[in-house]
Amino acid sequence: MAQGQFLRNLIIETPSKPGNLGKVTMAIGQLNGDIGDIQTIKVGTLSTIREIALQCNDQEHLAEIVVAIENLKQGIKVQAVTDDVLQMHEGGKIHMKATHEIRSLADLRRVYTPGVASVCKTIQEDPEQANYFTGISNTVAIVTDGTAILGLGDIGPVAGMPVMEGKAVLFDQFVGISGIPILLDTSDPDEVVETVKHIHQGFGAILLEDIGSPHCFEIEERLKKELPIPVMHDDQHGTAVVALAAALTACKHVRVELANASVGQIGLGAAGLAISRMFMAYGVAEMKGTDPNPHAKEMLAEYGGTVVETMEEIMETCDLVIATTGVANLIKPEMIRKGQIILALSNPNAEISPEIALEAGAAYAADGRLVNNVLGFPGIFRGALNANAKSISYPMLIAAALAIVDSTKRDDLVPHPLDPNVHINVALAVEKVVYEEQENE
Ligand SMILES: NC(=O)c1ccc[n+]([C@@H]2O[C@H](COP(=O)([O-])OP(=O)(O)OC[C@H]3O[C@@H](n4cnc5c(N)ncnc54)[C@H](O)[C@@H]3O)[C@@H](O)[C@H]2O)c1
Ligand SMILES: O=C(O)C[C@H](O)C(=O)O
Ligand SMILES: [Mg+2]
Repeated sequence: MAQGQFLRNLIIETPSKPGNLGKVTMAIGQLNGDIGDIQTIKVGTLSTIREIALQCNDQEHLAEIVVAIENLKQGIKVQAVTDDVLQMHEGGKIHMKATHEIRSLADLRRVYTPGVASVCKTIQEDPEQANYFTGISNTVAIVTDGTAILGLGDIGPVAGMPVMEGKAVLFDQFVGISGIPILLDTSDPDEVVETVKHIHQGFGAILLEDIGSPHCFEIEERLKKELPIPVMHDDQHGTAVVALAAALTACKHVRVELANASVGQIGLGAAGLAISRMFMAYGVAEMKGTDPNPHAKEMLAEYGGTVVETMEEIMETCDLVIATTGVANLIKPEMIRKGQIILALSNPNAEISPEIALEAGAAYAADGRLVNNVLGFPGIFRGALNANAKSISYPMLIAAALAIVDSTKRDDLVPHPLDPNVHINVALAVEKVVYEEQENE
């Protein structure tokens, strides 16, 4: 487990006297525990109970912190350790809700039968009307086969469901799109394509998520060709958009033109190959890449990239290094050169933590929690659906990346994901490109 990735809440009881909370936070800090929110649950005359959100390294680190707090004695006690993350998943994270409440029999007859029949007939006569009288054009299928869930690997679609539900939450909260997870029990490209084709009519667009490489490439390409609605593999293009935005901003800070920078990609799977392709499309003169898998290297060469045999060579020769391998702590501090930009994007644990990379001399460093496709995919789909796009094109993706750059506050690398402006700006930029493309058709 990488540093600071283990989240728990401590329920702490202290005598109701000033200074006790300070003693507890000091004990946590001395052991490098990272404190998040502190909530007071109960203030009594004798004792006060608080809930302290804690990030630590692992179970062992947690146990050390608990012992240190208990050793403060003087009535200070750890009453319980709770798992906030698990609690947040109880019963799932999404729920289909009605847009109209039925309060009377008259409402029932409008919402459902017999009233609904006239709407069915309207759509039968003119299928375009489904855009107005159903939620189809605001609903996106989040399709996974569970073969590359974050960096956890092929853990299956059901184990991956919390990620899919998470993507649906982001769609809903950031851009008002209904996301419906679709879990496939096949990875065979023919079967996946056939299944998605058979269900596509219920959706305005298709988001492919955490489908591993290389089968993700064929699946996406075929679905894009065969479906009349936007299809995007998030781990490829959502990630490439955000990586490009972060790289452009980092280069601006160090006064280097991205096109002239030497850029290296470690890991040429779904994310890595798409990042390499997007950087080359943006104008990066030489895009180096490495991967133990010969087929991945062949693909980079086919796209015009330079294959490098070892990651050490990338670390030695590149100003900007991006890693998407799924391997925690792959980049060692001694490999970092002074002034390098390091984007270690694997989730849930990065190839090197930003703190360690910066300490080792990097000019800028970020991990996959910060440089995350959450900054791209919601706005890309909102823009595409608003403009009734039939597909997602490269100019739409580049416009999304530039909108992220424009939404970034001074000194930051990327915008905060909870800043609603970023999603609105991405949507508007994408929409504009679609309208231009439609005019030129
Ligand atoms: N930050 C984000 O927004 C974001 C988005 C997508 C993916 N990711 C992360 O990127 C990682 C990869 O995702 P993916 O969908 O591309 O998976 P993938 O399985 O398609 O690709 C991983 C690639 O890394 C290669 N690899 C493994 N060990 C390596 C090593 N030691 N050196 C070089 N290459 C190595 C594999 O051979 C494979 O080609 C995951 O951890 C995922 O969480 C992050
Ligand atoms: O889900 C995320 O946090 C980003 C990305 O899609 C990933 O697979 O890591
Ligand atoms: Mg993903």
